[in-house]
Amino acid sequence: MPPFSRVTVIGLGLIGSSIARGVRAHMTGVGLTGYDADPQVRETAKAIGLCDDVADSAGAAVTDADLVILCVPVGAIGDAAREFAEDLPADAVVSDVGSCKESVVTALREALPGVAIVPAHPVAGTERSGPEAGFAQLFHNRWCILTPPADADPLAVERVAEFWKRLGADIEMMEPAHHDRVLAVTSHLPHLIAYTIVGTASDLEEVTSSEVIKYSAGGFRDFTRIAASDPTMWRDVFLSNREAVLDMLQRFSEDLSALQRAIRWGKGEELFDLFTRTRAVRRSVIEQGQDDAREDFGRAHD
Ligand SMILES: NC(=O)C1=CN([C@@H]2O[C@H](COP(=O)(O)OP(=O)(O)OC[C@H]3O[C@@H](n4cnc5c(N)ncnc54)[C@H](O)[C@@H]3O)[C@@H](O)[C@H]2O)C=CC1
Ligand SMILES: O=C(O)C(=O)Cc1ccc(O)cc1
Repeated sequence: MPPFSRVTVIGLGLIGSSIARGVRAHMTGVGLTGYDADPQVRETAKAIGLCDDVADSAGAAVTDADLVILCVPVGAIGDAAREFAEDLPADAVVSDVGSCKESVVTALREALPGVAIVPAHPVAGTERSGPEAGFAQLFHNRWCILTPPADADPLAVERVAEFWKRLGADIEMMEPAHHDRVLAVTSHLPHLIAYTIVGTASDLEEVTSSEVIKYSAGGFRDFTRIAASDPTMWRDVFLSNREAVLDMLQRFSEDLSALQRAIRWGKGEELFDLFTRTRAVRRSVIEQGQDDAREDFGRAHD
């Protein structure tokens, strides 16, 4: 039996619509209601039959839910939760999918006092946005990190874990602050670097934009994919995970300066040693063997 029988998804973009599709594909019989603040998104969701019902308000969307998942940008989570707080059934569990967790846990606890909250972060996504960008396999063989508060109801945590397992994910538990430091270096900093390098290339006056497109060899092309990620979502991530990102950025800047010095003074051995070490990291990532549905989907849609 699925762990929840009436699921409400608030925010029907890439992640919300992927969850909705995943529920349809993997949890037969589970009732699915959706809501999005953008009327255009609601219309699209209705047109493509994403949910059994698309409500016209957040309150109406949650009235009979036993699981509510917030799939909105992290900066909007508190307001989105307040919108339905009064209409939430007493026994409902509330979760989210935000890319950083400390600020989200605080916002949810403030907005929903006394509610069973089990924050989650599926570490799976693409650079695309909106209800048509989602797909049911997005979470297959990808991590979903749960960051429940110390006083969380163990049964609620177990049910949310089971929900994500049924969507195909592997579960990991973390403290919110640890999650934010790990993701700052593995996800947030890489996005910041991609935004910077693509911005720098397009600002270079002696390189025309047509040359940037024409000579986008492998590496730069990969950066342009990441730098195409949603501006609202990523603005919120950097503002919400400010301390950890600034800390990692400081480390990164120091390492970059060391590389700069090695290049300036012709220290080939230093460069070679670093590149050898990083090549081994790539091998470990591949050997870890998580199928990358995002890459498969991305290639099919490029
Ligand atoms: N895009 C990605 O690859 C991943 C994103 N996440 C997290 O998932 C969340 C959603 O991201 P995406 O689905 O990519 O974004 P998206 O831009 O595709 O969808 C977000 C949706 O939320 C709606 N929304 C905004 N404020 C709202 C509010 N107050 N009430 C109701 N709806 C509201 C927007 O209209 C939009 O349709 C973010 O918190 C993000 O950090 C997590 C893992 C991967
Ligand atoms: O598209 C990519 O390369 C991603 O890294 C997707 C992604 C974005 C944000 C997350 O919190 C998790 C995954």
